[in-house]
Amino acid sequence: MKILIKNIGLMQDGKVTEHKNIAVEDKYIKEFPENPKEEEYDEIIEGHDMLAMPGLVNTHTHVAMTLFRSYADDMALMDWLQNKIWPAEDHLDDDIVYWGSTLAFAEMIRGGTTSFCDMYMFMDACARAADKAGIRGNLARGLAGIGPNGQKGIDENVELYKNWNGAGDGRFKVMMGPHAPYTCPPDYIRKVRDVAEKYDMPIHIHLSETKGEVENCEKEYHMTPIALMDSLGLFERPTLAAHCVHVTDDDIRIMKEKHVCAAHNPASNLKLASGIAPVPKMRKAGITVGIGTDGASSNNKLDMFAEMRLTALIHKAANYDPFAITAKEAVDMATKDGAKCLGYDNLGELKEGFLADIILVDRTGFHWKPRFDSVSLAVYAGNSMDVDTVIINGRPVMEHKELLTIDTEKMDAEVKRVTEKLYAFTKK
Ligand SMILES: N[C@@H](CCSC[C@H]1O[C@@H](n2cnc3c(=O)[nH]cnc32)[C@H](O)[C@@H]1O)C(=O)O
Ligand SMILES: [Zn+2]
Repeated sequence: MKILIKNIGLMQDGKVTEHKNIAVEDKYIKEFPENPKEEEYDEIIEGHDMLAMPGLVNTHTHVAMTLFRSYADDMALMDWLQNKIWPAEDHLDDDIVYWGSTLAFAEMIRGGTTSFCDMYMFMDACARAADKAGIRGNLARGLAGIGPNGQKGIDENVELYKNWNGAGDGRFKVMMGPHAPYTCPPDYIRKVRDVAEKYDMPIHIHLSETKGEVENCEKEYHMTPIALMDSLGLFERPTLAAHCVHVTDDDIRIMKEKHVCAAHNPASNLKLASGIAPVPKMRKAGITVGIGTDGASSNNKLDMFAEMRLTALIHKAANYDPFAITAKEAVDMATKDGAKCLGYDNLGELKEGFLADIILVDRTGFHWKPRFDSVSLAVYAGNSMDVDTVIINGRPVMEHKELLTIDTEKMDAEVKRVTEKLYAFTKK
């Protein structure tokens, strides 16, 4: 399929050039033609007053947790997990996760997110929902070595790999998802590492999220969570570490040396009172840092515009430095750096030959005036509801704010049904 996006503001390298054209062919950005012949295209999209940005990459999610949105708020991480979320997650099934995931994809695509990176359970259902929605994603089975399901989780992660890695016309990659050091003892991490190596899978893990996690780890193993994972050889695999809020200078050195990428989740870290990650320091050290929302129960949105804005704001105040994270850097983190976290070297920028994940942002709202700098406007003034059209892998999945791949009326009814099923246990 050949698509021409006409007369658009084109965001490249932190700058916007007006009145450009983008030619998409199959799943790639083909060129930026000066005088395109319209008859050569299957579809023409008029870009007047819109801004073309790379699709946003959400580097840390638990998509089906949309169904826990507003169920357990204003709690600290361990209390929230142990007393509210884990007991409720025992009641999930394939059907519930399918519709919870679909709800997440509707919200994500509506808000300009074109890629996600998930760690959860019933991942085949998540993958099927993602395939239907047309979104790009990295999938991992969340693994816990404490409790009875350690080996079962690993087997399911391998199954997921066999069934979905490279599927969906290349939209899906499968990672292994050891949940965290406090749920995965050293022997289990070694086992996960060996299986990941056998199948050449990257790793997605939560690391150094709270002070308590680091303190307990140091008490038990005399090492920080990052040093512990390094000593177990986990970082011999390409690793994406979510949070990294409480990291030492030594941790940062290890991460840089072992090419560990970080997923920064500012809203989740603020809401669970975990702290503020030293993102400017990690970036200065040369670590690739993407941005994520985490699950919708600790955010409670899946809104990468909100997350970009927070990233650009909180580090300025935390460091008394207005340059700590600039608007351009926030966009880079949410696009090309995020794409690197997901293992892509041809995604996250509007460049010839790159994968065609493109969002068109409507700039007619009051909050887009006056228009000195569209990059600044996108980060500080823009919002997810400004997104008008979304193309993923060269295929339109939303046009003029209408989702093309998800029947939202059916979804609403199914979400209502599975929510009742999920929460039946609270009425017993
Ligand atoms: N323990 C599960 C697998 C874990 S899936 C990923 C888990 O991460 C949990 N989770 C979500 N957000 C966070 C976070 O910020 N930190 C730690 N865990 C989280 C989520 O609720 C889910 O239980 C099993 O039965 O095998
Ligand atoms: Zn998480």
